[in-house]
Amino acid sequence: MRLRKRPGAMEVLRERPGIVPQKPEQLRGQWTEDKPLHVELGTGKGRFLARMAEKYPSTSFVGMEKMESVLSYAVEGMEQQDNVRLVHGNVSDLQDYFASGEIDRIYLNFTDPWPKNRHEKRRLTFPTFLRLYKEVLSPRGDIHLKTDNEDFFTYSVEQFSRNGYHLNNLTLNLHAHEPEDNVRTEYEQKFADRAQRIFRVEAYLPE
Ligand SMILES: C[S@@+](CC[C@H](N)C(=O)[O-])C[C@H]1O[C@@H](n2cnc3c(N)ncnc32)[C@H](O)[C@@H]1O
Repeated sequence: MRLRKRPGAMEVLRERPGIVPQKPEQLRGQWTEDKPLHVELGTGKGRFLARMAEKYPSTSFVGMEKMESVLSYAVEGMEQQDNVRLVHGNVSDLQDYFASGEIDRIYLNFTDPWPKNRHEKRRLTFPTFLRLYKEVLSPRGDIHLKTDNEDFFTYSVEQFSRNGYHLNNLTLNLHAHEPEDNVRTEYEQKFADRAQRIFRVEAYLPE
């Protein structure tokens, strides 16, 4: 997401500690007492997370985003709800914020495809990330991935398979028969408006 640095973004984050905890590392292992924990990595402006939190009040949602300017827009578009929070952080530091087995579901929605081979390590389905996810996912946890980028999709499916994940509900055109419970992200809506295909898959670790 290309976005100019937004003056005052950090202040926007600081003004809403109920949504953006000031010391998220201190919540490691304690994000929720009894609700399932679902985390969106690279949450962007937070449309998906806000709608999911509203739709599923019995699930606790956390969105992680590395760019404070982007996150400040997410904060502004979010109502104070006790089941949604945002973390200003990098996915590579995931274990600083989440304990082993703490996350029940990871959402990877339209994460940057990094098409150049020399940038492969930055893709959020590169093996080092898939190993990180194994650490923080609960035994029945899974990853739901959506993208508009066919090459990134093929790459991700391959990496999931090579790294011990099993696949479920793979579709090459999500919007052809869009499930009623599909919640569109900001990017997904943009691509849908241009009639672009959306790819989706679920990945989980066998018990
Ligand atoms: C293309 S946008 C998609 C946003 C949103 N998920 C959607 O579907 O509308 C990807 C977002 O992921 C964030 N991102 C990319 N790599 C990240 C990382 N390593 N850690 C945290 N956020 C990251 C970017 O800053 C950007 O806001």
